[in-house]
Amino acid sequence: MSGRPSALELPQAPDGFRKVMKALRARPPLRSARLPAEPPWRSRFVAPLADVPRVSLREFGYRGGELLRAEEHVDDTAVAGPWRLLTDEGLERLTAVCEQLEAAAQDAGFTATRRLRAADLLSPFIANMIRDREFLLTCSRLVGIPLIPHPLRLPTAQINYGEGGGRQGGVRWHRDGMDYVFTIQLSGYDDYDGGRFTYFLGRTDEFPGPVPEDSRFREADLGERGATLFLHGSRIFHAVTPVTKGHRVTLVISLFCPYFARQDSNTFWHLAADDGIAATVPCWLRLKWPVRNPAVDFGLRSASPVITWDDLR
Ligand SMILES: O=C(O)CCC(=O)C(=O)O
Ligand SMILES: [Fe+2]
Repeated sequence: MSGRPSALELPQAPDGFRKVMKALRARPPLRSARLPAEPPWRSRFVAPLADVPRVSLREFGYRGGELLRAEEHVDDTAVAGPWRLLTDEGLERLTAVCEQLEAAAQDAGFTATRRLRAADLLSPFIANMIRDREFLLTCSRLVGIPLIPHPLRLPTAQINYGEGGGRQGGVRWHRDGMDYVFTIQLSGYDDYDGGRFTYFLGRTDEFPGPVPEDSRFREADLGERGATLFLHGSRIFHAVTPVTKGHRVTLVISLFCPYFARQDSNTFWHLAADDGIAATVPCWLRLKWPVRNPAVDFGLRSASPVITWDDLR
């Protein structure tokens, strides 16, 4: 082994009762930081979708009966990418926006990063980007299912800031509460050392913990600024190795399939551990309250354009 910190040395994120204790202490995301002006978002910042490497949930060991289905559609994408979601111009603007937002970032317990939750509540650029029809269609077509911003809203756009020297900037082994997670790299390997995104190529119930013997650990190739990775976050254990030098910035966007709303993987306590109980209750109702037409009703609840199965054709 080299002297470089390995993801296998990272502990696992807290669970169960420790989450409830965290929920009692957690604070809601910031709403009112005064921030400098931003450039406007434009639909042309979405790059055309080309061929993107893809690994299926079956290759991770999930059985056909465990995959979500609607009519002829199957939710089978585990990992897709890396690919470029934004054009150079879009990436440059988004990077500038996220640099500015760092002033509002807060320490995060379970990750070792500083982070900004609900970045779209502070940034019109990010709010418009994640609700742009071109953006959502591109993400939806990549994964093969209709996707809109998550109706829980608070966890839908999060910026992670990792720094070398003192602050570790790594992320412990965890799986996300979210099912459809897109991570955009706003810095690259030229900007920092460490900070390697690592995942376990296997079922979550086979995750062996951070043990060095297992050959199923994989490092994602995210060295290029703008590289974007899709991960079925709730079904894949992943971690980020500590940043030892420089500055690492990622934007993590969590989308939602209105047709699979009843199978959403979030739990109340996972969310409350991040944002506190009071802020989580209205989010939870938006997710769990019954709907008649999933695409239309969740579109309204997420303040999103409506994306249907027909839009994927
Ligand atoms: O910063 C990253 O690359 C991803 C961090 C992560 O897994 C998370 O925020 O859930
Ligand atoms: Fe994650």
